[in-house]
Amino acid sequence: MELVSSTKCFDGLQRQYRHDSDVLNCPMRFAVYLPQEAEEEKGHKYPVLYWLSGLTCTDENFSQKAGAQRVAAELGIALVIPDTSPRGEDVADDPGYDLGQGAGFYLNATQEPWKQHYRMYDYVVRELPQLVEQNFPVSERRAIAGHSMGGHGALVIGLRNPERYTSISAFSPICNPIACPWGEKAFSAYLGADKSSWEDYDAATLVSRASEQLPLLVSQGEEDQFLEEQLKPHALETAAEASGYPLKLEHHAGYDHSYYFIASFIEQHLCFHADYLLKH
Ligand SMILES: N[C@@H](CCC(=O)N[C@@H](CSC=O)C(=O)NCC(=O)O)C(=O)O
Repeated sequence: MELVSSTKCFDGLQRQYRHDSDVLNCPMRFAVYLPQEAEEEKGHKYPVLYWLSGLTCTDENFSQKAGAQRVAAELGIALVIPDTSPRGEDVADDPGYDLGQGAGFYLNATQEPWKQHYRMYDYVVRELPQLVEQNFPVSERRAIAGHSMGGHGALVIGLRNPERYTSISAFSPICNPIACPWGEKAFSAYLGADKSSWEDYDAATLVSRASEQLPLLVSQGEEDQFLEEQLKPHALETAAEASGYPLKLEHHAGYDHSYYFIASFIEQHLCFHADYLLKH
């Protein structure tokens, strides 16, 4: 693992690292924010919020725009922010912003030419936490959150792995990717034509199947330009109501799909996760 950058922020450290991912079969960059006490109190271990970003993002969008570090420092929570796909000249890509590099959809691809590298589900669930927990002063208490494509990733990964996370939250998530243009394009390419395999990555489907119910918060802006065509929060709400899953879905008047919305409510999301992450 190689340190790429290190910047003091609210008395803690915002850092970027590069490492060779065995799962993704390419070098990857990720960001970590560690509160100040990591330097001062030897032996202290922080719980971690994993943040999954959306289409076209790297680790830098959330790190630079969300304003999460102040609250993370106050609460004593570390942040880990992976990239949104494998990358590199040898990694398959597509000219569209919604497929290929920058658009990994947090799944394990089964189709050519994607399956050699596009395994973001395994990377986020297993490889990255193992690396982080071996190399940083963090505990195995994890929460997961994300935005848009990353909100889809957070919902899917949290719902499928309730034993690994304390809580799940999402801003403007793609709730029903098997029934929206972004999801249909990506899942056809990465998973193939057999739509039965798509359901394992569909939050609305997974909510109805969940055997264990983690605390789940979703925030959605009412002026989001992708709301009806791509995000479909009502599909998640309907599935949660039908199966008795305790979803807290909040609609916010006037907010769009941007990081201005995330910056406005990230404190609420961090405090929501802190309630569970810091419980022992
Ligand atoms: N056509 C747009 C789409 C890109 C976009 O809006 N990306 C969002 C996430 S959308 C769902 O996953 C984003 O987070 N962008 C980064 C940012 O810093 O705002 C385009 O290519 O511009």
